[in-house]
Amino acid sequence: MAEVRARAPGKIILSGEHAVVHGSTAVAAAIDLCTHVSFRLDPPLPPENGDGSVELELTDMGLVFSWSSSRLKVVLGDGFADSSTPVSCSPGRIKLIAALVEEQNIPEAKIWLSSGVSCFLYLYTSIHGYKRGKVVVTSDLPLGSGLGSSASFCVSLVGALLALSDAMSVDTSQTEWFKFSKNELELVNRWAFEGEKIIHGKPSGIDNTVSTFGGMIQFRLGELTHIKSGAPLRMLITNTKVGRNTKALVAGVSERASRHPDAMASVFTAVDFISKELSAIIQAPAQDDISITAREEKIEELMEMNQGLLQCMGVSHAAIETVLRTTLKYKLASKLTGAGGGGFCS
Ligand SMILES: Nc1ncnc2c1ncn2[C@@H]1O[C@H](COP(=O)(O)OP(=O)(O)O)[C@@H](O)[C@H]1O
Ligand SMILES: C[C@@](O)(CCOP(=O)(O)O)CC(=O)O
Ligand SMILES: [Mg+2]
Repeated sequence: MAEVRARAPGKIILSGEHAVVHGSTAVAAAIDLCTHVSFRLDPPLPPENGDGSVELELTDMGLVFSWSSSRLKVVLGDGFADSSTPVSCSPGRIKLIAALVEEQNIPEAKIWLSSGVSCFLYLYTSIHGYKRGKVVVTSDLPLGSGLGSSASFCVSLVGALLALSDAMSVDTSQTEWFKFSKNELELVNRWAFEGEKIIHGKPSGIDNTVSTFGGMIQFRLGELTHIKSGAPLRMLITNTKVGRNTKALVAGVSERASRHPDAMASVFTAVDFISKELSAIIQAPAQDDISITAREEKIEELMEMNQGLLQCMGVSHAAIETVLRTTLKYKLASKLTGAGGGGFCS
């Protein structure tokens, strides 16, 4: 028996959500709230005892899911990916996985968890086949609120699964946190992106990338640039507590872009300029109090402009507008963060 624990952070997007799906630059930073995964891989049972099961426990939700290895094998068949080569889940496989998830009778009030459970089954069976084992998940992050719980779920899950796979050699006897090498992180990121695809439909990859590598990043079309703030940057984040679903919001923006291609292309280009300018300002060294104030004013103005364009994309919400009006009374400009439609503002 071998056991590991992994954790990965959520994020805020300072500029460029949605537009980043359409090729614009975006800026994001990891936050101090994580998803935590523990994974125990059990040795094979003697043949007379059957072949065991794959279990997923979502502790915060009080839910446990279990599939016998033989059932998984009957439904999903023998073809496996190689854990060192991430592959996308085919439409056929996603249907079979969805049927396996449906058998678990997720309570109607928590049906939004189905995509996360499907994502789990895909990643687990792609990396470990039908070997028996148990995964336990807890999260500091509110789910479905724009702080990237889906990506941090994928990254921490993949980190734990890969740590006990042939693709990596992690010494499981050590009790200290183990840091993956750059190549290993890249592999984690690529698998996590495949997981995000199951949850989001068409992710840009920014959330899994910032969750994998941490810190602050500038991101465009899969290209990552690490950035460092020239002065401390403090953000207030507010939860509207209005639930929403990233997949539907991302699809809504794409539909608007296909109805108004030229207008929306201009909106995405404007966001690209805003993100690049924001990134440059964030990185510029601040010399004194006056330049710090000027810098903060520019950052606020750019975030306010980005919010206007997010409204144009159709992803704001009455609750978000209320937060913006309220923070403005205290001279704080803000914008939605993540997919919008509710969720958090920063
Ligand atoms: N800890 C978790 N356990 C199971 N599923 C999760 C977990 N965290 C996220 N998910 C999945 O991700 C979905 C939320 O992702 P999303 O709509 O992208 O919002 P966000 O990423 O901003 O939290 C949930 O509905 C669920 O399917
Ligand atoms: C809207 C988007 O830009 C960010 C979504 O973030 P979240 O899932 O709402 O935390 C989508 C993406 O980039 O994949
Ligand atoms: Mg998400």
